[in-house]
Amino acid sequence: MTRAPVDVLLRRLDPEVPVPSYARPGDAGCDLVTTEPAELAPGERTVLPTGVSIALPEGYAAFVHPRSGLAARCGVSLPNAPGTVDAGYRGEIKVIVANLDPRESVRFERFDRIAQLVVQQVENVRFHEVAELPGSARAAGGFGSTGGHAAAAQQQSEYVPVGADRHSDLRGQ
Ligand SMILES: O=c1ccn([C@H]2C[C@H](O)[C@@H](COP(=O)(O)OP(=O)(O)OP(=O)(O)O)O2)c(=O)[nH]1
Ligand SMILES: [Mg+2]
Repeated sequence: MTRAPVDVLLRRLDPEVPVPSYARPGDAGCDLVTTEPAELAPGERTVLPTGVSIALPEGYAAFVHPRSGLAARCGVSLPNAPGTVDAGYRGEIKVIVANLDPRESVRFERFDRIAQLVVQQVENVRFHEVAELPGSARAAGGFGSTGGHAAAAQQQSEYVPVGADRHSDLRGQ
């Protein structure tokens, strides 16, 4: 059963900008374009306008995610990924893009797709300060604690030394 879409008000700040839409049924993200052309040298970053602003319903947030094709082909990344668009934000959605390629510049033309927007329900919490937290199986383990060398290192101290095998967590050792 398909769920009814959530209605979100959108304002176009550029009369020619396309309204973001999902490329395929079931997609999580709809693409955002830049309304300004830009060229990024290797290692450079900039903030690009998308030409749209939205009013999300209360209890929702939108997240600006990278596009995997751009990352794989050109090394384009979003340093703050995923960028958070608060429900109360009425300004233009902007995308912080960085060119992580060490050698090649990357050029964006007007209306190139540079990121994707994922809208999600989010909880608001109330924090209750306590002196001790309830126990758990993981306790304070993190930062590679389930890997071999890192786990051993963590048992001895609270940090992983520089010399520890940095890939042991990838191999699940
Ligand atoms: O990729 C992004 C991230 C944020 N925003 C907008 C919407 C968001 O509601 C607002 C603030 O974002 P955030 O809280 O991440 O930035 P901040 O540095 O904490 O700024 P502020 O002090 O205004 O909250 O900026 C974007 O347009 N694109
Ligand atoms: Mg903030």
